[in-house]
Amino acid sequence: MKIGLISVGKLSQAFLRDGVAEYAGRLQRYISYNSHELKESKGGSKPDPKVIREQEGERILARVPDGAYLVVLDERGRNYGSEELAEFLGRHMLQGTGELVFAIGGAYGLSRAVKERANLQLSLSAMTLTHQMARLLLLEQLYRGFTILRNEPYHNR
Ligand SMILES: C[S@@+](CC[C@H](N)C(=O)[O-])C[C@H]1O[C@@H](n2cnc3c(N)ncnc32)[C@H](O)[C@@H]1O
Repeated sequence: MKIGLISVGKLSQAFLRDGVAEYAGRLQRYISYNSHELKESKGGSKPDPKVIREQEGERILARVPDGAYLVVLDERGRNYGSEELAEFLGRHMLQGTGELVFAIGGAYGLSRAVKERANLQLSLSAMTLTHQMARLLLLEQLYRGFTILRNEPYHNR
């Protein structure tokens, strides 16, 4: 199985860039992982959130391979505990999912079309995070998930 991450917007803050690089590196010890950063739409002097979501959504969907299992990150999505996320990852590996793709939206969130394509909407918290923070938290939880599956001490059960 491969894991992909599609995110809208740059990782502009150095402390988050360092954290994302750290956890992406850790994750790659367990699984093939790739990340695509997409340009955010600006929308001019009077940005229309719906138009921006739709433009960004088209770019996200163009990046999702056919047949991939798509998990979109959304504060209103399903809450998983870390062990549940580990089970989810384990299940997909066992059942032979080829590509598990995660998508993180931009400042105005994800379009309806992206949510409709999604196989799962996943929440990291009921609170709204910046897309950059969501990226770091997701990668840490994916890494944690693999350490749980391997019974390694990181999770300290
Ligand atoms: C600044 S947030 C967008 C907030 C937007 N107002 C909305 O309603 O979705 C940018 C992206 O970060 C991700 N995100 C932010 N908070 C999250 C959370 N608590 N759980 C999961 N994803 C989150 C989502 O993918 C979201 O599209």
